[in-house]
Parts: sequence; C-alpha cells; structure tokens
Amino acid sequence: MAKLHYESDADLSLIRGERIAILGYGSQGHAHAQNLRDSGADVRVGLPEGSRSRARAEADGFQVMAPAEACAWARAIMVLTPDTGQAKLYDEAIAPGLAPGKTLMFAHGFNVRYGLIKAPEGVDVSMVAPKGPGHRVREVFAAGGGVPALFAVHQDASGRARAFALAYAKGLGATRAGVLETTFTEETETDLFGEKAVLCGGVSALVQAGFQTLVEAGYQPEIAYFECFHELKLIVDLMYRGGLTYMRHSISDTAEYGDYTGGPQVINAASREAMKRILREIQDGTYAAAWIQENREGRTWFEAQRAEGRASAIEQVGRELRRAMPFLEPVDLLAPDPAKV
Ligand SMILES: NC(=O)C1=CN([C@@H]2O[C@H](COP(=O)(O)OP(=O)(O)OC[C@H]3O[C@@H](n4cnc5c(N)ncnc54)[C@H](OP(=O)(O)O)[C@@H]3O)[C@@H](O)[C@H]2O)C=CC1
Ligand SMILES: CC[C@](O)(C(C)=O)C(=O)O
Ligand SMILES: [Mg+2]
Ligand SMILES: [Mg+2]
Repeated sequence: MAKLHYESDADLSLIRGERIAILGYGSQGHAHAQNLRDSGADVRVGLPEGSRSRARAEADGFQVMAPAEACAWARAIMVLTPDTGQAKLYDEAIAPGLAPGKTLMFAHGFNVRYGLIKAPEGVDVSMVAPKGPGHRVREVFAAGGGVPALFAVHQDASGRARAFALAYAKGLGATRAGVLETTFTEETETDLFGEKAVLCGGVSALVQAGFQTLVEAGYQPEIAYFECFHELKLIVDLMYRGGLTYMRHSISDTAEYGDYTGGPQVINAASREAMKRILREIQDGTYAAAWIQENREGRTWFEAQRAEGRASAIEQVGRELRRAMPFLEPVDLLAPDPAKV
C-alpha cells in the first residue's frame, strides 16, 4: 500500500509567518488563501487590475496586489489561475519575481507536465493538488476536516522542497484526510482522466442520458430529475462513508440486482475502450494540445457547450425543484444576478 502522510508527518512551523502569494482567487484560490491564513501563513493575493475576483478577496480581508508585485514580495508562489493562461502569466509576472531560494507551486501539473513552464535552476518547484473542488476544500476545512491531496516535487534546489510542500498541505487541511506523494506526470494524467471520463464528463453524461431516456419515454421530468440526478448524491454519500458495500447494504436487494445487471450493460466493452482512448490521448499530449488550441481560438466551442448545458431541460427542472429545498443551500448560477460564489 502507498505511504500516506497525516498530521504528524508535516511541520506547520515551515509555513507559519511565511510570505505566500496566492495567484488567483477562484475555486482553489479562495480556499488556499483562507485555509493557509487560518494556519498561520502571511498570505497575499495576486490578481490583475480589473479582475472580477478582487472585490471578493478584499472583502475576505486579503491584501490584493498585482501578480508581479505579489510574486516579488513572496517567498512561495502558488499558481491558482486557469491552466491555459498560466504560461503567459509565468512569462509576464512570475518569472521576473523568481530568485534562488523561492518556491513555485501548482495545484495541478498541467503546465509542467506538458513543458509550457520551465522554472530556472535555484528555484524549488512543487505541487499540492487537492483531490476535490475548491469550494469543498474551504468548507470541509472550516468544519474541522480536510480534503485529501497529492504532493510532488519537480525541482528541489533548497533541499527542503518536500518538507515545505507537506507543510503547505497541512496548512490546507489535507493531512487531516491523507496526502500521497506523486510526480507531476502521474498527477496530471490521472487528474485529467478522472475529470474527463468519470467525475465530470462521465457522471454528467450518465445523469443526462438517464434523465433524457425517461423524459423521452413520456415520464414526468420532475420524477426523472429526482430519480437520475437528486438521488445520486444520496447514493454517493453512502459510498463516500462506507464504500460500495455500505451503499449496497442500504439499497434494496432489487436495486442491488439492478446494479449488477444494469452496470455492465451501460459501462460495457465500448465504454471501457473509450476510457482507454481518453487515457492514451492524455498521455500522448493530444488532449492538452486540443484544449490549448481551443483557448487560442477564443473558446467558441467551449462557450457553446456551456450555454447549451445551462439551457438544458435537466438544469431548468432541477433549478425549480432545488428552490423548494432551502436546506440544500441551493446555489443558482442561472439567476439574472447570481450571488457571488
Ligand atoms: N477548481 C478546482 O477545484 C481545482 C482546480 N485545480 C487547479 O487549480 C488551478 C486554478 O483553477 P480554479 O481554481 O478552478 O480556477 P478558477 O477559474 O476558479 O479561478 C481562477 C482565478 O484566477 C484569476 N485569474 C485569471 N487570470 C489571472 C491572471 N493572469 N493573474 C492572476 N489571476 C488571474 C481569476 O480572476 P477573475 O475573477 O478575474 O477571472 C480567478 O480568481 C488550476 O491549475 C486547476 O487545474 C486543482 C484541483 C481542483
Ligand atoms: C474533478 C475536477 C478537478 O480535477 C477537481 C475539482 O479535482 C478540477 O480540475 O476542477
Ligand atoms: Mg482533480
Ligand atoms: Mg483537474
């Protein structure tokens, strides 16, 4: 079994009072900034003039600086901006602020794995990659828990890159859950695979196909939503706490029979072959190149998918049903003026 690192394996004193610049204040940025500040680090946030995130970071009590200024000030720099813009940000704002003894950090290995960012010798390069969405990284930490993370050292000029990455992971709350050592390559390839084939692409396509199958067959959309979407969390919560065994313990034996017979019909040889193809295209760089190209061309296709998803029947039905369940603390990004999240 792989070695997992917990609280006693990391030394929080390495980040206490340490000058850490968090570049970006989005999903991961707000969580890293707030968790590390709560853990004793001296955190400042780097955002461009005119960034939509500035008001929020300032409202949360952070000193916000231009990215280049933040990089010059910090001893450790964590890059939490969108992956496809990081190389430009590195050239323009990060590289000028790097000097021997500084640490450059990432939460995802994309730019290092695909050779888009190459830090100079003398600089430590490491990664702490939470295995969960940023909003949950903050919420779980604030509730006293943590989200697991991977860490990796790409360049260790100081001889203390590994200890610092582990301390950072502890400041983030990840050692409360378990932290695993990896490489930039392993993190990048498994993360891209997981989000594309299973967690985001796979699950979204599965629930939409189930919903559409029922609605097209004449069933009420609200029933299709509860059955194929809402209940998914209730089922996954059981898996999260006690594995497939606990989920199968809680469901009826009729449902369990459906699990064993239906699963292989939906996830069949063709689906497994598609997963292998997805993994090959991640490994050989085809997928990353396509995503970079999509951004260079203005993200037209990507934005069209986003708009189509927002307008879809499952999103419209779900939005209405969630409104009647305030205990879910529904987040309505389809509202004309959505609350900042
Ligand atoms: N989302 C997640 O949960 C996870 C993300 N990661 C990784 O974390 C990194 C950040 O992703 P994520 O949190 O999703 O990003 P988001 O899109 O949620 O947030 C990006 C933030 O960066 C800001 N920003 C954009 N351009 C610049 C720039 N040039 N300089 C400084 N700030 C900038 C944005 O500001 P503005 O508001 O102005 O756009 C925003 O605050 C990526 O490497 C991603 O792969 C890793 C694990 C999980
Ligand atoms: C699953 C998507 C993710 O990899 C994550 C939250 O871990 C991401 O890039 O957002
Ligand atoms: Mg991930
Ligand atoms: Mg990811």
